[in-house]
Amino acid sequence: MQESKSSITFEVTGGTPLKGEITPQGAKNEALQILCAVLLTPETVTIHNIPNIRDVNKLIELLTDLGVEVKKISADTYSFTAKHVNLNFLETPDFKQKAAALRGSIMILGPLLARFGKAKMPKPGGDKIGRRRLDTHFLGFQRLGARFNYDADDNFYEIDASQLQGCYILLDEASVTGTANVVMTAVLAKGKTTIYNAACEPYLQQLCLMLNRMGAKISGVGSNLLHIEGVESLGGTEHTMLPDMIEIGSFIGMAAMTASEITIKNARIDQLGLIPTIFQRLGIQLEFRNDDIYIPAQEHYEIEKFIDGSILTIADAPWPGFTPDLLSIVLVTATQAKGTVLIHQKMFESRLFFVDKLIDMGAQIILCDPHRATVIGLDRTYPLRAISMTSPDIRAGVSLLIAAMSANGTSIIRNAEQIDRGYQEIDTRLNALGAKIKRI
Ligand SMILES: CC(=O)N[C@H]1[C@@H](OP(=O)(O)OP(=O)(O)OC[C@H]2O[C@@H](n3ccc(=O)[nH]c3=O)[C@H](O)[C@@H]2O)O[C@H](CO)[C@@H](O)[C@@H]1O
Ligand SMILES: C=C(OP(=O)(O)O)C(=O)O
Repeated sequence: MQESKSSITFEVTGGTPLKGEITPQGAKNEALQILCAVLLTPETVTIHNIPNIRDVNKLIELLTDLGVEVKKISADTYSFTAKHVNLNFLETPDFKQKAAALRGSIMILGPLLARFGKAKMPKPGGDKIGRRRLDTHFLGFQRLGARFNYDADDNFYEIDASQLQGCYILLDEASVTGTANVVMTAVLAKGKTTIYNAACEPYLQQLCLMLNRMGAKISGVGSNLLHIEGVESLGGTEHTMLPDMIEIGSFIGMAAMTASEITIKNARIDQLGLIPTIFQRLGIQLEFRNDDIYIPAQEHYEIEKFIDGSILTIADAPWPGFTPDLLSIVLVTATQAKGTVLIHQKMFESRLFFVDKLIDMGAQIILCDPHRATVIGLDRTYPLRAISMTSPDIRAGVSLLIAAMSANGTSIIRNAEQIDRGYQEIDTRLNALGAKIKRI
């Protein structure tokens, strides 16, 4: 398992291009949903391509504490049998501390409610990137017949239901983890549930496909309108995680910024949505070779304009729009492009503040307001300067790592455990391509 030291620092010596092949890890956000779904059945679920990252390891530990029998079959394959689930663990201080340590733990609620009629959770953790409300989750549970109680003093959410009844639910917003929670509850509710305004990221498509293999009856997978016919019980299955699309996007941006020649292996290009297109709009050349993405070493890349000649805007939106988790990476990549781009982070209000570090490094960025930043690319007229900085969140962390790898000199990135939350052994894997990252 990835080391869990409380304060990890990366010392990054920049200026050397990378060369070679890299295989993306299994998808973090898919893994968090899929792992919670094992609680829906007493039978064994075997999962392949599980990323060895902090958030996933923490969730596996939480499942073990809940009484799930966890067997490690190989480096990235585990089996999970939730035959004897110990709900008393939910009452312990240990649960409160562990469940609050990551965002993904919120998705144990739906399966526990569906199978055992009750569940509770402290306010979950995850990135501090602005308000992260949970209304969609609880409004959905309530529509299905659950009672909801929030203890504001203790920051504890509780739900219970004697009977879950399928119904029509128009979700408050297309929340990723919210949709996963409501789907995992509705599969075992009585009768039919229709969920409109459902999120439909590949993470959710994978979850629904796995639930169907377990015996659930979900149709409309991949759209924002899901029809679910409740079943009595679910059985075991096998599942393989998709490659992590956010890691793939991060590698594309990294290759461009460091003028590196990289091949990203087995990228499941068919599942990447707009991700390749957005990087191409920054002027980055991509070649699709079967299922690999080849990125040639590019000294210059030029940001496109809109057809009417106006400045390109890149904004996030629920799937199939562009994922908010790659906007920080697009932003840092644009700092060495030729041209100008407006980055508009619509979903989160505190995710762009890390640009002050890029500005310290010499990047030309105007933070217009908490949601928008204009980047005026340097076109490599001069490299970024190495500095000492602290990573505020997982994606800003990787963006700072990319900036440091392109900079002249040696940078320090403190709080690099943020990066370890979502990127498997990133130092070892990038050093194998020629990067100079020391974990200290
Ligand atoms: C563990 C996990 O899977 N985390 C992902 C999940 O978080 P998570 O499921 O927590 O995020 P949500 O989809 O609930 O919402 C994220 C933010 O976007 C806002 N919002 C959401 C939907 C919408 O239509 N309009 C809107 O403005 C919400 O109010 C919230 O502030 O989805 C986010 C949005 O893709 C990603 O950044 C996170 O990496
Ligand atoms: C915001 C993210 O993660 P989380 O929801 O787990 O905090 C992310 O993966 O970019």
